[in-house]
Amino acid sequence: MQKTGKMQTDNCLQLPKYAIIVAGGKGLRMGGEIPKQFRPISGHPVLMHTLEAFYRYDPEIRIILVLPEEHQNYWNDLCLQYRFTLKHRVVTGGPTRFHSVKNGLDTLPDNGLVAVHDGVRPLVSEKVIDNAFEEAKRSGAVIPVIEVTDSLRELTSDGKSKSVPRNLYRSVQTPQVFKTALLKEAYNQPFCDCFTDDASVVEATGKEVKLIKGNAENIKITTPKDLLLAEMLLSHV
Ligand SMILES: Nc1ccn([C@@H]2O[C@H](COP(=O)(O)OP(=O)(O)OP(=O)(O)O)[C@@H](O)[C@H]2O)c(=O)n1
Ligand SMILES: C[C@](O)(CO)[C@H](O)COP(=O)(O)O
Repeated sequence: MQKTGKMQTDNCLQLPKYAIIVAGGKGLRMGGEIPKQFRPISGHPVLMHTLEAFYRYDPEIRIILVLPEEHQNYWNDLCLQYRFTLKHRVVTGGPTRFHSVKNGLDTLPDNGLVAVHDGVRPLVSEKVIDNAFEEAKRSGAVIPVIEVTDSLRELTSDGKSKSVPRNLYRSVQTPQVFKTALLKEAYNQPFCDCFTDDASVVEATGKEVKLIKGNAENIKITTPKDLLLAEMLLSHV
């Protein structure tokens, strides 16, 4: 079979591409019996939409899916039920997102590029995934961000608040893409509560992170209203 231009270029550079899809959380803010990553939207569980987005971008990408130990049989049953056959390797999650990413990273070789993506962001665009991998080849550490549309206020120590210039802030998304060796080194640090994403782990080692434009629909399904919004957005793509 003839390969596409992009796949040929990547193969020439011998940079294998991996995606760690983190879905090891409990979904406490969403509530309900089944964690949000397994809940159906637009006819399929959230996670299947997310994995499909990465395969649409590149059918040769290697996917590591991080899941809670207690839901791995449930996921296998869902795959049978929905005849979901996209290739992926399951790894067991940890107590926080940091530990789940680290468990995924521990299974990867040092060469190549790795995207870390929240399983509960099924609406990531192919263009953002592509831009993030391309930029990571150059700069080594890339995150997608979008402008803030609300006004912002900072809570001050005197119990009051003050307006801050929103043009100085960005809202951060995933996939966050890195040279694998760089990310593995960063994840060797001890855990800190201040690590809210992969960029904050990398920055703590003194490395710079490059920003690229994200896509506004790429919401993180966090609360019940996000499920409704994601369902609506998925029916329009
Ligand atoms: N121990 C954890 C915690 C979170 N995640 C994943 O990280 C992503 C972003 O986390 P969040 O939206 O906070 O998910 P939960 O931790 O499940 O939600 P909550 O904080 O409401 O319990 C999710 O795909 C989630 O499954 C993970 O892999 N392992
Ligand atoms: C990684 C992330 O989605 C970037 O916005 C976000 O930091 C995850 O936060 P959460 O508290 O784990 O949902």
